[in-house]
Amino acid sequence: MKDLLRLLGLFRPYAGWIVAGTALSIIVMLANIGLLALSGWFIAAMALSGLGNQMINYFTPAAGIRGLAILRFSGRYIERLVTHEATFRLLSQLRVWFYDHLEPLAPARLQYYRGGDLLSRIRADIDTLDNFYLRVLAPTIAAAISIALAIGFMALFSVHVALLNLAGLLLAGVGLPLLAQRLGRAPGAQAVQMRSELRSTVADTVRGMGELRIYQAGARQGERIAQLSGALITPQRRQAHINGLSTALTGLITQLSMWLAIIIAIPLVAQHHISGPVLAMIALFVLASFETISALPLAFQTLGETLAAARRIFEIVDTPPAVTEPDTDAATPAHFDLKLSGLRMRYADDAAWALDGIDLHVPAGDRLGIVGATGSGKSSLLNVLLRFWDYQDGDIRIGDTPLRALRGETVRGWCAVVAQQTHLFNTSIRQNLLLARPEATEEDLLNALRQAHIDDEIMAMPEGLDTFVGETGTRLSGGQARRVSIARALLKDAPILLLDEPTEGLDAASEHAVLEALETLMQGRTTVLITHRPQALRYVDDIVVMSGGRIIERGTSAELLESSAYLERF
Ligand SMILES: Nc1ncnc2c1ncn2[C@@H]1O[C@H](COP(=O)(O)OP(=O)(O)OP(=O)(O)O)[C@@H](O)[C@H]1O
Repeated sequence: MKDLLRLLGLFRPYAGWIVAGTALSIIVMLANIGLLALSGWFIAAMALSGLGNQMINYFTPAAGIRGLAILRFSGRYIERLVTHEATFRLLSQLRVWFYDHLEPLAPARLQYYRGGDLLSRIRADIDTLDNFYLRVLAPTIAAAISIALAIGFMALFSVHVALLNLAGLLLAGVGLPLLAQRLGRAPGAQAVQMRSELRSTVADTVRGMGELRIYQAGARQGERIAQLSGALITPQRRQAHINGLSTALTGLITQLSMWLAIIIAIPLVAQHHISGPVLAMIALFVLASFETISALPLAFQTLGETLAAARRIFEIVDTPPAVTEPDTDAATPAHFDLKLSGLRMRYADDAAWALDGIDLHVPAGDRLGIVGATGSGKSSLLNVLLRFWDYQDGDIRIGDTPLRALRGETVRGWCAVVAQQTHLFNTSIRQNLLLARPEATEEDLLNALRQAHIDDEIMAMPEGLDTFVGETGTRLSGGQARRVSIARALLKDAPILLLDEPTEGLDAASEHAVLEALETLMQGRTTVLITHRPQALRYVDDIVVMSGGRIIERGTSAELLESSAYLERF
C-alpha cells in the first residue's frame, strides 16, 4: 500500500492528463452502453409498432444511435491521443527523475549492482511503471465512475435488475481480478526478476564476446541464456493461464447476468411496469455494462508486476549517496593547493582502513607522484579527492576551503582526470572532446589535439575529428585513446590534475608520446600522478611511497629515483 501511494504521488504532476484521459474513456464506455441499449430498444419498438400497426417517431432514436456511434469512435480516437501523449510525457519524466537520483550514487553505491540490472531498471522497470497509468489507474477510475452511473440509470427501471447488475459487475470486476491478482503476484514478481537476470546476462555476454570466443565458451554462455529464457516461460505461462481463466469467467458472469436480468424483468412487462422494448433495452444494457470492467482483470494482474518494478526503482532512489553534499558551496579558493592531514578512509564500517592517516601538501602548480604496491590506497586517495567517497577522519583542503564544504560537482569541475581506463563514449572523437567543453570551437579542438601530440594521427584518419572511436574507444590504439583523453583534459582546463596510471599498459614508444602530451597538460596545474612507471616519475617534483594506506617514504623525485633498488620495488 505504501508503494502504491508513493507511485500515485509520482503521477500527481500529470493529474490533468490523467483526469482528461479517464473522463474520455468514461464517455466512450457510456456511449457504447447507450448505443447497444438504445439499439435494442429501437429494434424492439420498431418491430412492435409494425405488429400493432402503430405510428412511431423513429427520427429521434435513429439520430440518438448515430450520435452515440459518432461519440464512441471520435471519443475513442481522442482518448487514445490523450492517453498516449500522457504516457510519453510520463515516461520521459520518470526516466529523468530516476536518472537524477541515480547519478549521485555513481560510482560508490552502484558498484554493488550489475550493469545489465541497472539498465533493466532504467528501461524495463520504468516502462512497467508506465503501465500503471494506462492499465491500472485510468481503467480502475473509469470503471468505478461508469459503474456508478450505469447502475443509477438501471435503477430508474428496476432496482432488482440494478442490484443484480451491480453484483455481476462487482464479481467480475473486483472479485475475479482480486483473485487473479493474488494468483498473479508471485509469477509477476518472478517474471520481473527473471527478465532482469536475462537482460544482465545478455548485456554481459555482448560485452565479453571477445573473451567468450577466445575461451570458446560461446556455446556454454548460449546455453545459459537459453536456460534463463526457458525459465522465464514458466511464470509467463502461469500469468497467461490466470489471464485466460479470468477472461472466461468474466464472459460467463456477463451472460448469466443478462439472462437473469431478463428473467427478473419479464414479470415487470406482464405487470405493465415497463414496455416490451424497455425489456430489450435492459437486457442489452446489462450485457454492454460489462465493458466497464473489461480492463480490470488485466489491471489487477499488472498491479503485481508494476509494484515489483516500483520497489526495484524505489530501492535505488532511496539509497543515500556515499557523500553528503552541503546545500551551497563555500567560497572558491584563491589557490588550488591540496592539503591533507590525518586523513583516514575506509569503504565500510567493518573494512580495513584504505587510507590510514595521510598527511600531504601539494602546493598549487606542483606535481606529486604517488607510488605503492597494489592495494596500498592510491586510487582510494583519488576517490576521496573527487568526492566519490567520503572520509571518516582528518581533513582535506583545497586552498583554505575544507573539501566537505564544497559540492562534489564543484570539486569535480576543478579537476581533470586521466586514468588507465578513461572512458571514451561510442561516438566521434569530436563528441568525446566536446564532453569537456561543449562550447569549444574547431580550433580549440585541434589545439588540444596538437598539445596532446595526436593531431597528425587523427587528421590522417579519413573522417578526421568525426571518426567513430567504437565501444569504449576500441577503434583507437591504447596510446591514441589515452592521448584523446589527455586532449579532453586539456580542453577542460581545470586547475587540478589527477592522473591514475596514465601510461599503464603502453609500449615504450606510446608511453613516450603520452608523457610528452602529459608534460604539456601538467604545466601550471596542481598534479597528483599515480604511477608504477619510472619514466613517468621523472615528470614530477616530489614522490610519496604508500603502503597499507600510509605514506612510508617521501622525497624529491631526484632523490628517490636515484635509488635503483627503490625503482625495482614497484
Ligand atoms: N570500491 C571499493 N570498495 C571496497 N573496497 C575497495 C574499493 N576500492 C578499493 N578498495 C579496497 O581499498 C584498498 C585500497 O585499494 P586501492 O584501489 O586504493 O589501492 P591501489 O593502491 O590504487 O591499488 P592498485 O594499484 O591495484 O590500483 C584495497 O584493500 C581495496 O581492496
